Amino acid sequence: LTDPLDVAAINGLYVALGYPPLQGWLLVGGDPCGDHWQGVECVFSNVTGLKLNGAKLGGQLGDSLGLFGSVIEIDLSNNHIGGSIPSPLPPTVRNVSLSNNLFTGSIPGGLSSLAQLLQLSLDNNHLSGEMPDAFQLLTGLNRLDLSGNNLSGQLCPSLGNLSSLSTLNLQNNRLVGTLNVLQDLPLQDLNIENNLFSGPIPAKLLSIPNFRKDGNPFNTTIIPSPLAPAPSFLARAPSSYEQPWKQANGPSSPATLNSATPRKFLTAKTVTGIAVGGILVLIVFILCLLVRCFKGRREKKKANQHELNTYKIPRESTKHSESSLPEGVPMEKVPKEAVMKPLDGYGADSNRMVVIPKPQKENKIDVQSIAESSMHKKDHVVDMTDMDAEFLPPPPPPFFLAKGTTNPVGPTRVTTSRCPMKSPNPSSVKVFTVASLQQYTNSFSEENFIGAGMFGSVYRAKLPDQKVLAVKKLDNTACRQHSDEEFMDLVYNICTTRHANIVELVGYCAEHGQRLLVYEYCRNGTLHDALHTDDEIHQKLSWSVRIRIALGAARALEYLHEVCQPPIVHHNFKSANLLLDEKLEVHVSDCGLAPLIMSPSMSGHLLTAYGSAAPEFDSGSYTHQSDVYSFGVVMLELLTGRKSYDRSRPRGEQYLVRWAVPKLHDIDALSRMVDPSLNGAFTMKSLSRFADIISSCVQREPEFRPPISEIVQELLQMV
Ligand SMILES: Nc1ncnc2c1ncn2[C@@H]1O[C@H](COP(=O)(O)OP(=O)(O)OP(=O)(O)O)[C@@H](O)[C@H]1O
Repeated sequence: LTDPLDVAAINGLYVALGYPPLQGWLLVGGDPCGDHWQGVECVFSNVTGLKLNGAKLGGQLGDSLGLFGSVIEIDLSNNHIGGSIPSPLPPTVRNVSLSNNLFTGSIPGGLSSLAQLLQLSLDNNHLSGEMPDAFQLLTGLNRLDLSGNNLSGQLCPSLGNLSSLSTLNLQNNRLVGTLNVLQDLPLQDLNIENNLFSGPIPAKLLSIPNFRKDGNPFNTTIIPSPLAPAPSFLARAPSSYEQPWKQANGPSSPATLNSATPRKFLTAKTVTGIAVGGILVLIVFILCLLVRCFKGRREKKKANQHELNTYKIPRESTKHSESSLPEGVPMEKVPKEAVMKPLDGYGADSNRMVVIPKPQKENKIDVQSIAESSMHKKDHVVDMTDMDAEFLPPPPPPFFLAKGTTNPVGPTRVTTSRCPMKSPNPSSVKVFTVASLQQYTNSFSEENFIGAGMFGSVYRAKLPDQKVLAVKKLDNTACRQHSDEEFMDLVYNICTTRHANIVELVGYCAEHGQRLLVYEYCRNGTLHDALHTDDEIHQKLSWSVRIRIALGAARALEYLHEVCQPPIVHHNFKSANLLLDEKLEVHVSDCGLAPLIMSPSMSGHLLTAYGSAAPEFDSGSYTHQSDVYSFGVVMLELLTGRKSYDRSRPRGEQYLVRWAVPKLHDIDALSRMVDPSLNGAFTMKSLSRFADIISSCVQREPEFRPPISEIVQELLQMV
């Protein structure tokens, strides 16, 4: 039988992971070694390895890992595990790989006790903060990978103790300072690309066989020291993305770091060189201005001839009108009348209601106060990077202001008297037992596992009448934070938000400490997957389908923001929360789950919304205008086919908003960044209007963003 301490440790881990479908694994007891639990390696009765690479795990690691007495290898890479990296890890561990997950927080100082550690890979997570000075005893460590995080600060002194280190990957972080501490290490591979390191580079490092150092502001205004003349490659021009960092870092920016260097090293020759260079740059700049003015005038004239007054924003270039699409490119026919199928209004379809026992709850539910309490909960502070900190999108396009005459209550809008919040008989939900859901999901089997998110795992459930539903099994972390009563409040809150474009809550289960939410099932998965991973559905996303999806999503937000009383803020609006049914109609998921998101242990997970979150997220403020920003990001994904944040792209292109927004006002650049899979099948006018909506949504100042009902009106006019 497996060592009881190891069993306790593995049970604890299973709970923290949200008990995903792993063969053999149990929440309590069991014999991991004897029964060959999936991914568990043993020597006799001791667990020595946990190897679950790419096993679709979500949840967190919890705090039981330190209980393992003999674990040598932990490989949990390529999953969706979030939360912080636990400390302590098993003291016996030699190889740890947690790469490509969603870990947040800082690198734990408890690493210092892992004296047997040989390899540590924490790359491609959302780790932040400074490195702990905890490497003193790790003299056996030969590979350390911390790349692709948001680590900041200087290299800690104890890195110098890693006397066996041959591979060090630190690329794609925000580390500053010099590399001096690395110079005596036996490194064979060193990658420090895309950080904020400043020079000079110690000469010894230049002899490392594989040394990659691009994308650091080594040059800036460093003045070569007479003792250590700067190598010639340091004279390269700073790349475009280095400039904002320098400003953002203020006094600690590399330029300032070196400002203490005595001026006497500026020789007369250097001064003359700088002066001549400066004059040349000035001449080139003036020439560019003249050319631009001339070009601008010509294009304005041309634009008038082409009656481009339909474009609501003056573009830098308008030479690509609709007629300028390449010949032979099929144009999608956009009928004058709306292509949307009429929606069934905002209220729930009363025929769709199931016979539903009211959840056992003694108090009468005051829906209004529930919603109010969830809305007024103090906003959390999220540890985000300074995404967009230095980014200022162009000024708002004028059309929302110019539309003063637009009736905010459009033709498809229903009166607030149909708002379900005010319905005398709030919607009901079905109560499921654990046993029935177990039966419908085939014991939450792997073949019914759909995916995992920050609250737990989602499974396909087939009811006896063949109806398919989606069951969201809330994991322990999500449950622990809330009492039974709060959970019931949440259920009521969700079930009273009913709209054709919001995923419907069919029922729930709260039994034996387990909590599950049962939703209608959306056959075509998420918009995120449709755009970025599922080629078959991607091909079906024609331009008009994309406009329809944007409209559906906007209508859902309009309902939450402007129809429900009090208004509801989604808090986690992103393409992964837009589900598509068999007709590719959009259904927004996770509506009403904001109280779960706002619990302290979950706030870090919001980083999964990386690239979709409004800048004010950084300061802990989140309003309906932040939802509008995220909506703009979804529209950008629809337009470009790119992810909101894509680590695999070159650094300047990783944040979609940063990369795309400056291009939205230039018709040439705009038509170049359209999703190539559309094969040009859209009209330039439609594309331009789509771009206008996006730029109004992703403005840095929340108060400049339009109310979502105006966006609905704009999109309605486009379909
Ligand atoms: N009603 C549903 N119908 C079909 N698939 C669903 C449904 N709800 C969720 N899914 C699938 O389950 C996966 C996990 O969903 P979940 O809402 O738990 O997480 P997420 O939205 O991906 O992430 P996060 O929790 O960070 O918002 C989704 O990616 C989606 O593919």
